[in-house]
Parts: sequence; structure tokens; C-alpha cells
Amino acid sequence: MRVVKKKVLVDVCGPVDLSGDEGWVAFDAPALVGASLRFVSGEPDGNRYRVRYYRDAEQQLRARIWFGPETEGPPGHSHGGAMAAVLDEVLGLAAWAAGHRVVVGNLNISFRNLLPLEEVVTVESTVISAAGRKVMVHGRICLGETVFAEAECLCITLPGK
Ligand SMILES: CCCCCCCCCCCCCC(=O)SCCNC(=O)CCNC(=O)[C@H](O)C(C)(C)COP(=O)(O)OP(=O)(O)OC[C@H]1O[C@@H](n2cnc3c(N)ncnc32)[C@H](O)[C@@H]1OP(=O)(O)O
Repeated sequence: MRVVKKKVLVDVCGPVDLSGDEGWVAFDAPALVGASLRFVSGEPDGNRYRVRYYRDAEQQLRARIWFGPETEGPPGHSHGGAMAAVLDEVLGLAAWAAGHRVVVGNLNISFRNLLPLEEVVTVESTVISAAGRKVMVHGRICLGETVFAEAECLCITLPGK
């Protein structure tokens, strides 16, 4: 019987620059929502995502995110679900940062360009409206003029919270 040993791939990725634009102020997500957001932002030195949050001059939430080798989908590029997870977290968090205690009810994403791995990109978010329990947040993952994914996110406030 042939025994094939499981191969363990260990990528060693060096430090990445997640610094913000001029005028951005660091934003402490765990201080606002607790430490539960481990899937996307829980491993600041890991090989999945590395994330740093900011508010821009208009107080909108921004994120600098590095998509590491463990987010791979199409060869050499990010999995669409990896981009979706980022948009879920950042756009939901944007509603929290604007004072709404929400979960994401609907997330509608268009994937516009393949996102190369080990790229540092920006996630922009804008709170569009808040009416009753519904908070609409728009956002996109981009680098310069290139948009990798854009999303409309309907957040619903949690009753009784
Ligand atoms: C628990 C503590 C959480 C702490 C989190 C901290 C970190 C968070 C950081 C954030 C980052 C992480 C982010 C994440 O990862 S959040 C994780 C991913 N999201 C979820 O798992 C959410 C699961 N879904 C739910 O919990 C419920 O369905 C919610 C709460 C959303 C609504 O169920 P609920 O029974 O409460 O309300 P309702 O059904 O009476 O609806 C109320 C209104 O909303 C409208 N509507 C509802 N759904 C949709 C929809 N899909 N499209 C269009 N509309 C929708 C509905 O028509 C109605 O409108 P109207 O008829 O009044 O006009």
C-alpha cells in the first residue's frame, strides 16, 4: 500500500505596509464590537488577511487589507468568497462605526477584476442611509483606479440591543 504523507505548505510572508492615507485616523474595531471578528482581522501576522482600520476625514470607515496566499481562489488570485468576507466585515463594521448595532441582512457583490494575491488594497465604505431598522452601506475593494469588487450592503439593526 502506498502511503502519501500530507504535505504541509508553509508560506513565509514578510511584513506588509498597511499604513493609511494622509488624514486617516486609526480605528480600533475590537474596542467597538469586541474581539469576535477573527476570521478576517484576527491574524495580523498571518497568511490569510492582514487588516488595519481607519476613519477618513469624512469619518467614513476605511481598511487597508493584504490578501495573503491563504485567500487563493483562481491561481494567484483571491477567492471571491475571500473578497465577500472582507466586504461583509468592513461594511457591517462601517454601520457600527456610524452608531448602528447591526448584522448584515443582504450583501450584493459585483466582482469586477481578479485580485492578485499579496496585494495591499483599500476597502472604501460609505453609509448611504439609515431608516427604521435598515442601514444601507456601499463599498468597494480597490487599488488606485482599479476596482476589484463593489458591494451594496443592507444592514439590519438588532432589536432590543
Ligand atoms: C448578536 C450580537 C452581534 C454583535 C456583532 C458584533 C460585530 C459586528 C460587526 C459587523 C461585521 C460582521 C457582519 C456579519 O458578518 S453579520 C453575519 C452575517 N449576517 C447574519 O448572519 C444575519 C442573519 N440574519 C438575521 O439575523 C436576520 O435575518 C436579520 C436580523 C437580518 C433580520 O431578521 P429580523 O427578524 O430581526 O427582522 P425582519 O425579518 O423582521 O426584517 C426587518 C426588516 O428588514 C428587512 N430585511 C431583513 N432581511 C432582509 C434581507 N435579507 N433583504 C432585504 N430586506 C431584509 C425586512 O424585509 C424588514 O423590512 P420591513 O418589512 O420592516 O420594511
